[in-house]
Amino acid sequence: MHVHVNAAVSADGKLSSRQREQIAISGDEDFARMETIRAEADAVVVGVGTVLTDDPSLERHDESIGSEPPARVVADSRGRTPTDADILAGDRPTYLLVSAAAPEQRRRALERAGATVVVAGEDRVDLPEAFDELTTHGVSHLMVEGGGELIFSLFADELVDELTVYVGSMIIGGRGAPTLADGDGFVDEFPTLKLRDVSRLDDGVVLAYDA
Ligand SMILES: NC(=O)C1=CN([C@@H]2O[C@H](COP(=O)(O)OP(=O)(O)OC[C@H]3O[C@@H](n4cnc5c(N)ncnc54)[C@H](O)[C@@H]3O)[C@@H](O)[C@H]2O)C=CC1
Ligand SMILES: Nc1nc(O)c(N)c(N[C@@H]2O[C@H](COP(=O)(O)O)[C@@H](O)[C@H]2O)n1
Repeated sequence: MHVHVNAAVSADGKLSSRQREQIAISGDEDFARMETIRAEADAVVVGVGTVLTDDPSLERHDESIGSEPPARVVADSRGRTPTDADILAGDRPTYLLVSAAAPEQRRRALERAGATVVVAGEDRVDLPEAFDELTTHGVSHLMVEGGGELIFSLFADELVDELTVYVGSMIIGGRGAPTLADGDGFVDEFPTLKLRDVSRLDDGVVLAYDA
C-alpha cells in the first residue's frame, strides 16, 4: 500500500491551536491541492482526535476531480467516533479501525451507523495489521490527513511513503498545540526524509518529501 501523508502547518509547525479547533492554515489553492490528493486516493484516514474536533466529511468537494470518491477511515482505538459524525454520512464506505479494547456495544453502534469495523491490536490500533486488512478491501493508495498523534505513529511504524506539508505564513504557538508529529517523539533513530520538491502556493510553501 502507498501511504501519502498530507497536512498544513503554521510557520512554527502547528497543526492547530492549543484549543484544538480547526484552523484554516491552507488558502484556496492549497485546499484545491488537497482535493487532488484525495481524488488520487482509494481512501482517506484521520485519527479520532481529528473526528472529535473537526468532524470532517472527507468528501470530494470538487466533483470534477477524479472518478470514484475515496472511502473514509478512522483510527479509533476505543470506538469513540460519534454515530452522527459526518464521516459516517452518505453511501461511501467508512472503515473504523478499532482495538480489542473498544467496547462491543460501541462496535455494534458504529456498525449500525454504517461503518465497517476492523479490529487490530489489543489496546491501541495496530496500524500495520489494520492497513493489511484495508488492502483486502481494495485500498492500495491511502491518504492520511492527520492529526499529529496518528502521523507520529505512522512514522514510528515505518508506514509512510510520501509526505507533503503546506507551511502557511502564520504563527500559532502554544506548547500544547498539536504539531505534525506528536506521540511520544523520537529520541534517536529519527526518521529521515528525502526532499523532492519545494513550491510556492497561496502565501506559503509546499514541501514534498519521499520517506
Ligand atoms: N492542519 C492540518 O492539516 C490538520 C490539522 N488537524 C488537527 O489535529 C488535531 C487532532 O490531532 P490529534 O489530537 O493528534 O489526534 P489524531 O487525529 O491524530 O487522533 C489520535 C487518536 O487516534 C487514535 N489512534 C488509534 N490508533 C492509533 C495509533 N496507532 N497511533 C495514534 N493514534 C491512534 C487514538 O485514539 C488517538 O487518541 C486537531 O486540532 C485538528 O484540527 C487534523 C488534521 C489535519
Ligand atoms: N490541508 C489542510 N489545511 C488546513 O488548513 C486544515 N485546517 C486542514 N484540516 C483538515 O482538513 C480536513 C477537512 O475535511 P472536510 O473537508 O471537512 O472533509 C480535515 O481532515 C481537517 O482536519 N487540512
